[in-house]
Amino acid sequence: MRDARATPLLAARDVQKSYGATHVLRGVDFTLRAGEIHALLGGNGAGKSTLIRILTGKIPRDAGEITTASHRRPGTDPVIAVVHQELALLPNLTVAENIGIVHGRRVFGLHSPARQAQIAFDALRVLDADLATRALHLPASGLSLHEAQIVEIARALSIGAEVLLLDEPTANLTAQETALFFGVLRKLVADQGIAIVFVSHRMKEIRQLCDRCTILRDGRSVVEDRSLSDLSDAEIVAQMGQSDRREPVAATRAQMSDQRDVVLAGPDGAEIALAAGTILGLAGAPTGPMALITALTGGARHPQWRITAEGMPSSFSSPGTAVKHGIGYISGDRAGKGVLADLPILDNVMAARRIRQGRHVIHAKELVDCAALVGSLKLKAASLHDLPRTLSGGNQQKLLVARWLGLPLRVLVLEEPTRGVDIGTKRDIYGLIRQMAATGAIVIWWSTENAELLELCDRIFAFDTQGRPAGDLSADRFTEEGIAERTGMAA
Ligand SMILES: Nc1ncnc2c1ncn2[C@@H]1O[C@H](COP(=O)(O)OP(=O)(O)OP(=O)(O)O)[C@@H](O)[C@H]1O
Repeated sequence: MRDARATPLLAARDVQKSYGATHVLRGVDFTLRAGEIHALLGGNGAGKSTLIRILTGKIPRDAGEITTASHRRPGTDPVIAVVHQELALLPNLTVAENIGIVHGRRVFGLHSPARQAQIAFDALRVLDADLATRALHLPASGLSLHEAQIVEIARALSIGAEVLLLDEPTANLTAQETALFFGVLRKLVADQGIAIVFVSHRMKEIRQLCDRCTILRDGRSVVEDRSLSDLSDAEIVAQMGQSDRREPVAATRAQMSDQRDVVLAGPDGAEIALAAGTILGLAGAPTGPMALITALTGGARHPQWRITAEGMPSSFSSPGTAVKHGIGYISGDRAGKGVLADLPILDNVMAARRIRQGRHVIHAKELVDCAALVGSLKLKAASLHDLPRTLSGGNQQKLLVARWLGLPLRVLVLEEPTRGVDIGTKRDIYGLIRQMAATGAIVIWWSTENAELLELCDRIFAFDTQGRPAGDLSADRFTEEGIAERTGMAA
C-alpha cells in the first residue's frame, strides 16, 4: 500500500537539459515512491529517455534538483538500475557469469565459479525458479528475450537495486512473454517494496501494470505523479499532445480477391496466395514469421519459403536484390536491421531510392525530397545532416518508414514496424500502410500485438509454437481467441 508520508526514493524538480541549441528538457518534475509502478509517458521525442539517463547519472543535467533516499540503507542513495530494450548481457558468458560479473570485489572469493553460481541462483530463483535451475550455466546468447530480461533484472536485484527503470521493456516480447513479465514485476513490487518506472507507448499495458503516471510533453512534465485511475485514455493522449483518431476499418478493408499475384510456398506444403493490395498479418512464435520474412527480404542463406510471381526470382540472393525487385522492409529492430548508424539522416531516408535507381551519389534534389518525406511523418530532427543517434527511438523508427514512402512496391514486409512509436504516429503509420496497399502493394505484417493485426489485416496467417505454418484464420475466428487457438499462444 502507498504511504503518503514515506519519503520518496527519488524526486526531481525543474530538471533541464539542452544539446547545443536543442532544449530537450525544459522543466521536469518527477516523484517516485517505494512500492509503486510509475508510468513515464509522452510522445516520441518528449524527453523520457533523456530524463532516465539523467536519473541514472549517465548524462549530467544543466539545471534542477534531484534528491534520492534509500529506504533499505537510510542515509545512502538507493541503487538505481536500468533495463533497456537493447539488452546488456554478454552473449558468450553464462547466465551465472553475467550476474556474477557485477559483483567484482564485493564478493569474497572473486572469480570462484561456485560462489558466482550461488549468487546468480539466489537472485534468479526469486523471479523464475525454473529458469534458475535450467539456465544457470548456459550462455546468455541462448536465452529468449524474455529470459534475458529476467536475467538483467536478477542482476540488478543481486546488487540491491531499489529502483528499476524499464525503458520500453515489452517492445520485443510476445503477448505471452509480456504477461509473464508483468507477473514477475508485480511480485517484485509486492514482496520487496522496490519501485519501478515503466516507459511504454501501449495504453493497454500501462493500464494493466501501472498505478501512477507522469506525462512529459515537449520536455515539460504536464502531468506529475497522478493516479492513473483519475485519467481516461483520451485525457492521457490529449495531455501528450496527440490524437488517437480511428478510421472505420471495414470501409477501408480491401475487397478480397482470388487473384494469385504472389504465391509463397513454405515448409510442410504450406501455400499463401496473395492478390495485389492484400494486407496479410503473420501471427505466432517468432521463428515461423521470421523464416518467411528473411526469405522475402533476401536475408536467408537457405530460404524455407519460395516465391512465385511474374518477373521475380524464386529467392533473393541478397537484400539489395530484393529491393531491386520491389520488396520493401521495415523492421522494429532498428539498430540491427534498419538504421545506418554512421550515415546522416538524409542518406538513411534516401537509401532504398538510391538502390532502386542504382545510384550511389547524392542528388541535389534529394534534400528537398527528403525534407518532404520527413515532414509528412512529423519526424523531429534538428538537421537532415545529423546522425540518426541524435533522434529519439520513435523518430528513428519513423526514419525507416520514410525510406519506403511513395516508392512503387510489390511487397512491403513489416516486422513490428510500430515498435517504440507513439500513439499518434502509430495511427499515421497505419494510414500510410493502408495507402500503400491501396496502390497495389501486398503488405506482409508480423506483429506480436494481436489487436493491431486484427484491426489492419485482410487476412491473418498463423504459425504454431514450433514455428510451423498453421494456416489462415477463418473469417469467423478473426478474433484474439481465434489467433490464440491457431498459434497455441494465450491471448
Ligand atoms: N545526443 C543528442 N544530440 C541532440 N539531440 C538529442 C540527443 N539525444 C536526444 N536528443 C533529442 O532530445 C529529444 C528527446 O529525446 P528522448 O530520446 O529523450 O525522447 P523520448 O521521449 O525518449 O522519445 P521516444 O518515445 O521516441 O523514445 C529528441 O528530440 C532528440 O532528438
